[in-house]
Amino acid sequence: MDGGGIIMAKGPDDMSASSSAPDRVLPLPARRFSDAERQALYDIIAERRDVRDEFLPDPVDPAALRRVLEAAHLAPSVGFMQPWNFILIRDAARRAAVHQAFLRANDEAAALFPEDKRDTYRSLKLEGILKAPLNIAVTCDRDRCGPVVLGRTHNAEMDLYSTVCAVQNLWLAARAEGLGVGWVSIYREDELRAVLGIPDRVRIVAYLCIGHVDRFYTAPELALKGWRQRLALDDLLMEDGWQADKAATAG
Ligand SMILES: Cc1cc2c(cc1C)N(C[C@H](O)[C@H](O)[C@H](O)COP(=O)(O)O)c1[nH]c(=O)[nH]c(=O)c1N2
Repeated sequence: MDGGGIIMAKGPDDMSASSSAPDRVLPLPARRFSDAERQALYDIIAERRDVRDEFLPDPVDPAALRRVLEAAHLAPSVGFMQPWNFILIRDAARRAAVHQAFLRANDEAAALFPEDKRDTYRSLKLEGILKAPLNIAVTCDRDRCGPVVLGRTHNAEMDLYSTVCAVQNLWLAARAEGLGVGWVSIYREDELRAVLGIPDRVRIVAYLCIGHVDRFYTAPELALKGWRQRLALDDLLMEDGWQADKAATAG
């Protein structure tokens, strides 16, 4: 990538690009997106789904995977820390070990739901670890920039939130490529860390199953299967401060 639209000017009359340290850095005029381009973005956001069971066995197209990972890597991050790594897991034995960790945690999770919800919980497919041809662990290296990071001093979790931004970019780009992504969070992190050889300072932010699909649900599977419905946006909007009455109705 080049300077990303940055004009590096040596002085008020010199607008030529320069590789030396700039005196001033100016943004370029904002690019306008057409109605169709804008709509495509909103469609991708609306039609992104968490995919668990629709994965086709075909290997993920390497060029599409690269574009998706590039999109993830363009995410914002606190202090431009870019704390993420993307661990691509194709090996069947490694995925089988992750799946075992899922099964153990899923039993623990199921036991915590009240009896009337437990059967429904058990009926839900909550991962595609073995069915998807590729799994990706997205990690956050908390030490990447040393102990003091611009923007993280008073809010220590900002590097984790930054990594989530990368996950969302990945998820949306994958949808644009016709790739399904499912996020699995039912595991004990230490078990996964051991399976993947991840050091203690590095957090596993997301474990993703990814693969080509030829169908997507039109709404969240959890909604279609009666687990929980989407809240009304208007019930979540607050003006100028916390509104306790609104919080009470959101459920
Ligand atoms: C942080 C996090 C963690 C998980 C999820 C999501 C996120 C953001 N989701 C997917 C989740 O159920 C899904 O996003 C919602 O139900 C909404 O559906 P769509 O993503 O819109 O299809 C998810 N799904 C699942 O089947 N097993 C899981 O362990 C998880 N874990």
